[in-house]
Amino acid sequence: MGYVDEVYEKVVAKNPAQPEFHQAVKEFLETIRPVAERNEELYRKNALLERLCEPERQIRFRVPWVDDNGQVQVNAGYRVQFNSAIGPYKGGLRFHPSVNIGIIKFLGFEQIFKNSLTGLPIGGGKGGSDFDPKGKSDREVMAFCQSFMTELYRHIGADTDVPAGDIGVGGREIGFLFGQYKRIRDSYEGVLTGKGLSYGGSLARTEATGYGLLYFTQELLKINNIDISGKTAVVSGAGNVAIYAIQKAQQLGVKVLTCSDSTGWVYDPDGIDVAALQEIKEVNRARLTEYKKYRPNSEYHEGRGVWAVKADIALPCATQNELNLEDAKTLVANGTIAVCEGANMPTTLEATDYLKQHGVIFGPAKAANAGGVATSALEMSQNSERLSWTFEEVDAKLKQIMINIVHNIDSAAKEYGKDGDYAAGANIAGFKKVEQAMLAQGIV
Ligand SMILES: NC(=O)C1=CN([C@@H]2O[C@H](COP(=O)(O)OP(=O)(O)OC[C@H]3O[C@@H](n4cnc5c(N)ncnc54)[C@H](O)[C@@H]3O)[C@@H](O)[C@H]2O)C=CC1
Ligand SMILES: O=C(O)CCC(=O)C(=O)O
Repeated sequence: MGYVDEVYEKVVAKNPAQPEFHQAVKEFLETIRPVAERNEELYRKNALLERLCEPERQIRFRVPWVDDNGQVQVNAGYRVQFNSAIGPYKGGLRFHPSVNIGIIKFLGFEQIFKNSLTGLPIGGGKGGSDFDPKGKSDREVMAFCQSFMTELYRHIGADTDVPAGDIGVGGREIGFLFGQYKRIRDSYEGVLTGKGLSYGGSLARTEATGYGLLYFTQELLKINNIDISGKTAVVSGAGNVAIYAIQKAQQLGVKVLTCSDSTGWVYDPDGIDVAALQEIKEVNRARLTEYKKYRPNSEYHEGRGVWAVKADIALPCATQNELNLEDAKTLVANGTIAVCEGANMPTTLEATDYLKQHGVIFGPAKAANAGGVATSALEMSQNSERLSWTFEEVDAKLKQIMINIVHNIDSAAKEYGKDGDYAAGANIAGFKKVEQAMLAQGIV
């Protein structure tokens, strides 16, 4: 058994019942195997991979709050500070009933390499709660956020750990969290990103993950001699990432046929109407069943099904493991040329292997959705220098970062004899910088 396999076995044994974390570690270790083999003696002596797979700190805390009926509710809060070798911990907060420590660890682990790929000085972390903002009043969401921050504040700071949004955490939640941090700490600092524009947020952060995904996809297709313009796409999700991915896709001449939420999905033969989607999801916080009112020609279906719609490009933008082997077979049978991940780990390991084996260009989440966190780092820079850049300035920097990522992961894959394997390229390129920083900083 090689070093990589030994490390994976230890991770599984030490972290039982955390399948998503195991999956993320396995995917990473498998693809960096050639690097680990080349440096085995050094890595073994320094327990480099073992240290990398063990979070620097894991925090779990109680979040009590009072609902609108006067009933006390209790949720679990988490922050996993995974790796600070190249910068302060950075990564979102997820509020969703499915959240548990294994999910936060998978997200925090992937964040290390994603953040490294941006080329900016940010380490990896992630947090969240099993709280479900859906169906809660604004007052209930505020009560929860204030209680969450009343514990979290002692662990974070502008130079220590800078959380942001993720599933279930958008502008409203970030506002409540920021207000409570400022009140407790009596400090006005860039402790969170994704803030509103009136209190230190960056222009283009809202759009950044979706726009970045499309800049990435455009460049990835370009290096494969394919023009994105004129293509069709299927998108899953109807949240922050999906909405702005669809908007940018349309600006680039791509017709997007679908979107979905946790109960159903929409097929719009004329292309998804972004303004309608924004009103339904961002303004009214309603279900996609509403979409037909805006677009009578569209279809709404219960359950899942976007991957069965024939299109050139597939962009999973909802959640982990939403694209499985059966879906991958359908995509291949439909002649899909590229799958680029807007969500984190949306494609199962089996589906990823199948897509790669069948020649589908695969853009892994760590690289493809790094535009969100990259723009968060740009928000941190603006907060530090107490300036705000224009939308055009931020958007241009975002675009350049995504283009650089494509070329870096392509070169890293080639260097290790894995030409065209962008998942390997992303893991290797992201890992190399973190590895160097960890070795330079001694045994910590
Ligand atoms: N917001 C950001 O800047 C970034 C988000 N991501 C990832 O993108 C994905 C989507 O996040 P956001 O758009 O920010 O969240 P969001 O809360 O704005 O939207 C999530 C969307 O996914 C759908 N969804 C959630 N769970 C689902 C399930 N079990 N089945 C089907 N649909 C489901 C929701 O209905 C919603 O439409 C997540 O994987 C997140 O980790 C990745 C990078 C940055
Ligand atoms: O903007 C950030 O700090 C976090 C974004 C995020 O959670 C992610 O990249 O998955």
